[in-house]
Amino acid sequence: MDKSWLRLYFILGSNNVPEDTNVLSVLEDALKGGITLFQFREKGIGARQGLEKVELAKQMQALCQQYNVPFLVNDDIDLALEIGADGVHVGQDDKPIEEIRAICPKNWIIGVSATNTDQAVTAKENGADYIGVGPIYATKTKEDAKKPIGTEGLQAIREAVGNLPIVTIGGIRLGHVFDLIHSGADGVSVISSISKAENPERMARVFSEHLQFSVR
Ligand SMILES: Cc1ncc(COP(=O)(O)OP(=O)(O)O)c(N)n1
Ligand SMILES: Cc1ncsc1CCOP(=O)(O)O
Ligand SMILES: [Mg+2]
Repeated sequence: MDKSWLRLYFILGSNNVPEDTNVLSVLEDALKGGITLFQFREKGIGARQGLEKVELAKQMQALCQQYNVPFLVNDDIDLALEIGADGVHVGQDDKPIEEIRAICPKNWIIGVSATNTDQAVTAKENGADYIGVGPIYATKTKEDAKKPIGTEGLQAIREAVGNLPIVTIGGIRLGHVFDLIHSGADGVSVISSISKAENPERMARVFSEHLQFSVR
């Protein structure tokens, strides 16, 4: 995969936006602001299910296609196959990568979560296109998030996996970007920093600018 897609990776579901805010307009704002990859993550309290989930996924996919941004699905391989997504992101408790490769299109992007060096090395050996490393910092967005690993944890994982593409996740704010890139990240993935920003488009644009000035 093209590593530069990981630079500003936005993740969103319908329960990640403030009340009375349209989730599709938040995604469109983020696309206008310059996000480079998108993950549809519809889970947790109040998440849409069944046909409503499929419908939302299709609407988000159409927006991403309009802006030429690859569209990945979190966890739900069947949904990703059904709508022709560009790939999936799976965690340690989700479907194993070998089983996904056996049934998915050849060019699918498959990302795997890693919280420690063992998980990261195993994901690399199993053919992950990238790893999502974190949580780096504390987050309120994911209830069952593991303990934050900090930039030290990230550095150890970078050393263990060589040049495997790494995107960081968990509690990431603008002020963290420089440290993360200099600790080995190829990019940052964020939910609330953009989805709950007063102006998601401007926030995405400023993240993008910070990333440009943080080249390793
Ligand atoms: C880019 C990225 N990295 C990590 C995760 C977390 O995946 P997982 O551990 O499976 O947890 P859920 O997101 O499924 O709750 C991610 N989604 N994206
Ligand atoms: C999905 C996920 N996986 C590890 S932390 C996290 C939540 C990230 O959300 P935020 O960017 O709002 O901290
Ligand atoms: Mg998962």
